[in-house]
Amino acid sequence: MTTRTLQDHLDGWAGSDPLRRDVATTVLALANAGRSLAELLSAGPLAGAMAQVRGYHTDGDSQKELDVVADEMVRDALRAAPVALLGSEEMEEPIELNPAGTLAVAVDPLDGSSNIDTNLSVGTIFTVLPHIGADALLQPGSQQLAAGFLLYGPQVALALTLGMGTHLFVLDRPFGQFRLIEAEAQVPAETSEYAINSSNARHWDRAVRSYVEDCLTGSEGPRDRDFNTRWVASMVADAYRILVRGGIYLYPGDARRGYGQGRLRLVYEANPIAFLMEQAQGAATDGLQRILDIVPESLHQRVPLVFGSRGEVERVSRYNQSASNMPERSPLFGRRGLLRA
Ligand SMILES: O=P(O)(O)OC[C@H]1O[C@](O)(COP(=O)(O)O)[C@@H](O)[C@@H]1O
Ligand SMILES: [Mg+2]
Ligand SMILES: [Mg+2]
Repeated sequence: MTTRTLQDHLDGWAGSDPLRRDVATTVLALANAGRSLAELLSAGPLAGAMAQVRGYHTDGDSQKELDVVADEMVRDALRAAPVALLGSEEMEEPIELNPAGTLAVAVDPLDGSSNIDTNLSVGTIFTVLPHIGADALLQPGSQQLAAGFLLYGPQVALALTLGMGTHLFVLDRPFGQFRLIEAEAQVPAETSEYAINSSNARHWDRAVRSYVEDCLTGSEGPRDRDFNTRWVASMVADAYRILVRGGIYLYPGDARRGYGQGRLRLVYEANPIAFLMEQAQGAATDGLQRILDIVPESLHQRVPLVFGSRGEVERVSRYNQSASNMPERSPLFGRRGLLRA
């Protein structure tokens, strides 16, 4: 199959508009970094001990060798792009790159770090914002000019939005080019597949517990149909599956120390995913509020995240709004439900 290349797609979208041309150059630079990173990942342990812990972020998250290598690759690729400010999960503070640049970029250079040495999919997430000054990365997600992620799986894929739909590309390795495989990704409004790390069930609040309990009781519960669980522990892989066939992903806040706002970062994880989902007719909230409306207070701020099929995301919001929106629990599962606090 020979279809449109990413370069052609971006050129067609940008035309002679200067800001769009800058966005196109930047997205291409990120795609090139992803191509190199995919090459490195495909060598696995032959490329070195990539899962080795190198250090820790200030909030205690570990930083692995590949996190650092991916961060350097993205930074190097963006040096020639019109990017004035770059923020990264792997850098405490944003750095200035190109003083004449019109754009600000934030990245999660490697999403799914716990999967590095397991030969499962990992990825790179990015957001592109207008450079409006030193606080450019603290604009709400609704201001994003472009966002997306690269997924390093059996296929090297790119999910991209430029604010006019969500497009999926796959790397045509022999040609070194990303090619369009889906011009208008559509997340079905309804789904019977959910993704959450259930090992945290005892720490969840009532709304999340009720939502998952309703899925678990399946055709014998208030949902009247059976649900299926999927959890890759690489958000990009869960997000790609949801873009392809629907589903819901939840990483809520929970009662563990340091997890009150969940695990995901607003600026370079939740915002790009939310933009992609909305542009594919899906939805993304913090359990209640639209992610893209939240004004970030800091680059590494965490946010509870629920995204995917609109009907399910809205159901979670209804449960969070009021307990009266939750269906009656079946006595079969006891007063406190199947998942006990
Ligand atoms: O290990 P947990 O708590 O299930 O968390 C898994 C989640 O954390 C993440 O790995 C966070 O991203 P990083 O790997 O960039 O830190 C998500 O990709 C994934 O969905
Ligand atoms: Mg991540
Ligand atoms: Mg990361």
